[in-house]
Amino acid sequence: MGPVPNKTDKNLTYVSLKGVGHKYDPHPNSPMVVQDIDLDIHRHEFVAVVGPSGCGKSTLLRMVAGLLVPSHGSVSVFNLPVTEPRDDVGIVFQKANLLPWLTVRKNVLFPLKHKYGRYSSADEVRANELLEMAGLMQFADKMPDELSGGMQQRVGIVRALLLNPDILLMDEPFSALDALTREQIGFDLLDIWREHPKTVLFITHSISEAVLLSDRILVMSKRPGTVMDLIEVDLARPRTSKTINSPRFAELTDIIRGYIYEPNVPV
Ligand SMILES: Nc1ncnc2c1ncn2[C@@H]1O[C@H](COP(=O)(O)OP(=O)(O)OP(=O)(O)O)[C@@H](O)[C@H]1O
Repeated sequence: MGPVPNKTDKNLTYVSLKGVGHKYDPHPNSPMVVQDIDLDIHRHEFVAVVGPSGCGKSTLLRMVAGLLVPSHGSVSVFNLPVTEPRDDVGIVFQKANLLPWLTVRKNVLFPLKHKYGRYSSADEVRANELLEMAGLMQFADKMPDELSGGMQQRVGIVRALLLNPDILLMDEPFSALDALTREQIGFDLLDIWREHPKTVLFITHSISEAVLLSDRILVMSKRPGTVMDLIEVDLARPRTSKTINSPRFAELTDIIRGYIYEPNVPV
């Protein structure tokens, strides 16, 4: 078993947002979507973002990804301003968007082929290792439509991991899945993360998913999304189904629910 990556190195800031704000409409009177966001994410840290629908979670992620330029403040990755998507930052979206005419293995290898025109036998070995770890090896030669939604989403995660990004941005990656599959794939993600430590920014609608997975949780207010709190998740790792039944898990989810559903009541 690899290193346990909850020992984040607070001296190494991989992602930094300073006074970040954004509005899509540049008109001076148009409302801000997100505002005054300050956040440092450290090496191998798993940070989740929760908040009401429309508060700007995806907007935040897109700015870190280099897909959107903030109208205020600065976003940097490895101390460099983000100006465009970077190879060392992987993204997993809500839908895996697999290519239906390629097998699972070829889908996973596709970004390498697309980028470099080819992939090596070492890449194939690594693809197989990751597929094995994600419980997908027996489906490697199947076509995507032969897989369940949960499996397809796992393929999307493996595809992102094959590029070996230092930072993984995940935008509601499990939201299309049923509750049981979602919980299982969350545990699978934690296993993969333990074996291949990454710095993760994870957007979710699910408070319990955020608590189960992350080291810290950024709780956003309703639009314009600001930081309501940054909560330290002091639950031991590895997290298991016992974690979900622990009193502290319930306390943390209650604190966050309080922020989101009764934002004016002090918790
Ligand atoms: N490309 C765009 N152009 C204009 N407005 C946009 C654009 N993308 C998002 N918005 C608006 O910005 C606000 C924040 O959207 P965003 O998707 O970031 O929120 P979210 O918190 O991720 O929402 P949800 O939880 O529902 O997925 C919303 O009001 C949305 O309508």
